[in-house]
Amino acid sequence: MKAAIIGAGNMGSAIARGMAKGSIVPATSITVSNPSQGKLDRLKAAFPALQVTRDNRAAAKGADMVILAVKPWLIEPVVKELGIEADTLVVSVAAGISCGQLAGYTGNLGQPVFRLIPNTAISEMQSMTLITGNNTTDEQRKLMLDIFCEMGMALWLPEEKMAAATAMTSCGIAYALKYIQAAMQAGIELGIYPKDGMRMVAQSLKGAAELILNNDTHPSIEIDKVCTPGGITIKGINELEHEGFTSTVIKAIKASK
Ligand SMILES: NC(=O)C1=CN([C@@H]2O[C@H](COP(=O)(O)OP(=O)(O)OC[C@H]3O[C@@H](n4cnc5c(N)ncnc54)[C@H](O)[C@@H]3O)[C@@H](O)[C@H]2O)C=CC1
Ligand SMILES: O=C(O)[C@@H]1CCC=N1
Repeated sequence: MKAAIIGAGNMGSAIARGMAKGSIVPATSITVSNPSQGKLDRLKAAFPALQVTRDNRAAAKGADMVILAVKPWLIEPVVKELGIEADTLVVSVAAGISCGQLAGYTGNLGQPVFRLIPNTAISEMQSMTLITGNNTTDEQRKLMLDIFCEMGMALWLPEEKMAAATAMTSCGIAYALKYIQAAMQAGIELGIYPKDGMRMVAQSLKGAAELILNNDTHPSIEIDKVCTPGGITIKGINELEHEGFTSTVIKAIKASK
């Protein structure tokens, strides 16, 4: 299995890093392409077995899977430039570009196309990756799920759910990071050094996620366990509600859709 990643920005580099750490596509069989050399050099320094090039067509030549990780408005010109063969798996991570648009850009009737939305934690093998596709076989879908499950969790979704789920997961990781940043600011005011606070809050968030994922429990049950009646946590929880925390998160996710 040979893979090409076109675009070595935030997402393309994160996928390259995650994939190179994985076992399904060997790092020597992954070629990353980008117009400028600096990002490629940084990738190559971290993962010497990766192949890098500034030539998109050279990257895609002979690849079984071409992952398009350029800005949404560059997907069409890049696909057209590549002249992708009819049996190559075309995988776009561009938010808002539909499977129908992708298939149209390739010009090949019946081209297998996947639309994929990871989040930046894919570099750490901890992505929540959403996958949908058109003209794909069971075998191809299994391959995609195997590759991306190795880099975290991957879920097949009907295409009409992609935008909402993207807001919750791929944009959502930024909201979680924003919480870490905000809690750090509070900690600084209370005398906790930023670096210490960052690790404390990040581990607390990781713990919250593990509680949910490992036990299939519900946040309200876990919150209830923390809130001692008359204790200190409920004071903070109620303050969050007075200030519109729940409503703000709902509005943010709807705004990102
Ligand atoms: N950043 C994120 O968290 C996520 C991004 N995405 C999608 O990933 C795509 C890329 O986004 P980012 O990585 O954030 O952007 P970015 O700007 O960091 O990366 C894009 C890369 O493409 C390169 N590029 C520009 N023209 C090119 C061309 N003609 N051929 C090859 N490479 C070219 C740029 O030099 C840059 O390195 C977008 O379509 C976005 O919707 C999807 C999920 C999450
Ligand atoms: O903000 C964006 O448009 C990209 C797509 C999903 C996450 N980041």
